[in-house]
Amino acid sequence: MIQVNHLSRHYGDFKAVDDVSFGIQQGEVIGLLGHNGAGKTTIMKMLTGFLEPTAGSITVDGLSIGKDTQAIQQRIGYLPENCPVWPEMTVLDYLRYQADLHGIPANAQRQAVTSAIRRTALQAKASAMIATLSRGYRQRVGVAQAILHNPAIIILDEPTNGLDPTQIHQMRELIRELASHATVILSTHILQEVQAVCERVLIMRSGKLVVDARLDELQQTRHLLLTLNSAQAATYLGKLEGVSHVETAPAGQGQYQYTLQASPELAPQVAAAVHAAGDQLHSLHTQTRTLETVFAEANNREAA
Ligand SMILES: Nc1ncnc2c1ncn2[C@@H]1O[C@H](COP(=O)(O)OP(=O)(O)OP(=O)(O)O)[C@@H](O)[C@H]1O
Repeated sequence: MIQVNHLSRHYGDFKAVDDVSFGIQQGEVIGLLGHNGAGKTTIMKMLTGFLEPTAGSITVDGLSIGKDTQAIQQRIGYLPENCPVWPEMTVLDYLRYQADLHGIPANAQRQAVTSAIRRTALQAKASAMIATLSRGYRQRVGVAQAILHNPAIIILDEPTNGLDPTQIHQMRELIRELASHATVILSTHILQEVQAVCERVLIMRSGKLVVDARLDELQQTRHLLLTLNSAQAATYLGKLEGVSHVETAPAGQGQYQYTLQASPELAPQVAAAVHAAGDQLHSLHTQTRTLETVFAEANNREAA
């Protein structure tokens, strides 16, 4: 449905997004996760056609951003970061105005606004000035604006930013409801957010996509973690039967940590291989990955 190929965005010499590629299937709920400044908003602005890529391509249902931006924007609902809604308007007036901007025909606007208000549970606030609403309600107005034209893709930039715990809970419920009808991409720097509502996570770090994984697969993936005195052990560890992936990171004091994607039953063979290579094994244990460990590893690896 969405295909992003070698996407980059530079500001002068600075690479805010650096050669990022991924595909998204219809109906998926994707969490774009990363620390502040990782490049999430920049990606979302490019996906929605509000920012031109420096390089690379984005296609949605075979249409290309750049050539077919308007047609793509009709398929996308977008809640920008910081939810820019107009405080001096009532919720109803604002949504009617947005319906106009979305190009919804006059005879369909009433139904579109009513439906968006119902789905975001804004009925009690429909006549209220936006300036008088709590942050949670304002965010919902932003979401209502994004779904007015019944888009197949909904892109939400930090939808729970600044909300209190009750409002966060309500927003997550709303996102789940949206996800039952549409493909949803949301950005966040909060791990729990992704765990609560997403099926798949894309982790960004310094403009690069460093992890692209389904959450259920992440939980099932087993790893062997070992610490050695050699930086070169990946060459022989990667050749062991049953080891599908090896990552190396400095562990301090002349030691290196290796993360092997392998079954825990392989531990004796791994230990034997280290011994045969003449390296010193300082620790060896199994680890089940969680989003938390994957996020920490992704950030540590890049920092290293
Ligand atoms: N117009 C701009 N000019 C120069 N640098 C920019 C511009 N917009 C963004 N950047 C930089 O690009 C990097 C990525 O920014 P972006 O807003 O995409 O990150 P983010 O992951 O969404 O962060 P946050 O969670 O803080 O919103 C940051 O270092 C930011 O300072």
